[in-house]
Amino acid sequence: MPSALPVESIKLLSGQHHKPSIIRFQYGTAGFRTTASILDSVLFRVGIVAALRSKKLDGRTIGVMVTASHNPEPDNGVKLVDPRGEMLEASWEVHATTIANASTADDLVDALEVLVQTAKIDLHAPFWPSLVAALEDGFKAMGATARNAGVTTTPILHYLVRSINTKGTKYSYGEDTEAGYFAKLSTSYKKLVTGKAVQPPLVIDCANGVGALAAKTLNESLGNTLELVLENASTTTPGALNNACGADFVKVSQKIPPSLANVLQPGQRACSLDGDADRLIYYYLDDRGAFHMLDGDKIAALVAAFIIELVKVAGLEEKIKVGVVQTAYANGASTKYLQERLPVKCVSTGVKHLHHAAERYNVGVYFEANGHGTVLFSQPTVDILAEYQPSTPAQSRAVEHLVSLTELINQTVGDALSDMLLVEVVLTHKSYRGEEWDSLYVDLPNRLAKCSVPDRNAFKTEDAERRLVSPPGLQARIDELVLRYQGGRSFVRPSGTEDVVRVYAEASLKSQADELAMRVAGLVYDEAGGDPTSRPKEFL
Ligand SMILES: CC(=O)N[C@H]1[C@@H](OP(=O)(O)O)O[C@H](CO)[C@@H](O)[C@@H]1O
Ligand SMILES: [Mg+2]
Repeated sequence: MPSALPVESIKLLSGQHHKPSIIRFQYGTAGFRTTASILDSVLFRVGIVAALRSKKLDGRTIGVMVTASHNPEPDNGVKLVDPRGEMLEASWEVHATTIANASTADDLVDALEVLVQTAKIDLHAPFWPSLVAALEDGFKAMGATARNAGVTTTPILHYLVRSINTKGTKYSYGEDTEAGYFAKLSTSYKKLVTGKAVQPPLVIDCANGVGALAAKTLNESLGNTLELVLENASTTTPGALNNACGADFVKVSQKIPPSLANVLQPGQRACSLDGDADRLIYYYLDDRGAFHMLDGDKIAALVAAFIIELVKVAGLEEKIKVGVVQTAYANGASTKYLQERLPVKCVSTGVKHLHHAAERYNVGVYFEANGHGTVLFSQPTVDILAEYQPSTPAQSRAVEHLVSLTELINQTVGDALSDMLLVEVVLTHKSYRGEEWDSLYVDLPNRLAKCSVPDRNAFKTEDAERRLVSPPGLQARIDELVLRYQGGRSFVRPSGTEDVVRVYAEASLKSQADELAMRVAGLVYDEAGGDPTSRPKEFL
């Protein structure tokens, strides 16, 4: 196919966005992610890739999100959103990586030509307006138009992309505006809690991120059906984003953000969003002030049990099967609890893996332990619900609730605010406080650690990342260590987003989980050739 790439404008604008010579970029789980100051050339090129992706897909809208997510403010990233609001297709991650690493304007054009040829892109395909903010030059080079979604949350961007692409079809996802998003969430929430006692106010730690703006609008849309108390809601204070607050801080440090210490009453439930509001962690302090975390695993357990119950009451248990997808980081106690009730699948880390596995169920519940997840209802399931003729008032109510859940839940991607309303619905229906929810099962004590090694790519895994196949012999030594600890489990995998190897350990006692994690981390460090002079002191 003859290329119709606008070579001249690409070369000209590429000259204004030079690639730093020694850096190698990689499109991974979180898109391109690194220090903001070296991302300029990547954003330009992502603009071009997004334009080509849109061309490839007959001009459908592609989303581009620029966000620090759960990371410190200078640590930025850019990711692409496919037309149904999903993550970028895997084969294109490879193209994006090659294109980001082309060293000169000529190499860039060559890499783009390769993509155009291999992906058989018809460069004369029309464009729909696309949602890109900081990527204007990339678009300009391709002659594409853009719609700027403004400062918004990652899940709202995913919602908008899907809504634009389904507009006017029978699969219309919703009105393609932020107002449409809030109306969809609040209307379905109100339907689901009608006639139930209103929950006491919920404290939200907004991580000083964009979720604060969305939570404020949501609070207004919810009226008196739920009161949200916004904390860490400053989006303009330099350095405040995810700093000693937010979902990642709570999950990793296993304590409340210090800023909530004088806010949270004993027994009161609270939750933390991450910087772009796609992760959610709940927690509460008990009467003695002890911290209790309700993470992604607890959310999955709560939600899956509720949906199964509704399906049963509706009389649809033969037709609608519910399954759960987790990763190796799911707490062993949650896996046990869930496996006793429904099918559970373990997949590799990264939401795209969970999302795809969840699509195989009629209703697929997926959550990473860190609080990113959602629930997917397959199209045949939605059709069954729409056509079902209930024979009792109880059945009819249960079906209505299930239909409202399909509206409440953002099915494009994990959405902290949508998930939060989902949790609130279940707590309202069950009359649960944090304490009753927490008691579904008792978490095994655990510890997550990082280990810097000279080459994390030397670490290769199998069995959904639960076992190492390389470096050779290391897994056997980890197994030996694990055997010495009661209830012990540990695994090691290279991070997809940071230049580290992650170590996870669980055991019956917290001190044992810590010790096991530190022993495995020490073993990994030494085996991988870590510098003995900078060996972290806590490693055993
Ligand atoms: C242990 C952990 O939380 N890992 C996170 C982290 O991935 P790593 O590949 O572990 O760096 O970032 C991913 C993107 O946000 C998220 O999907 C994943 O769960
Ligand atoms: Mg995030």
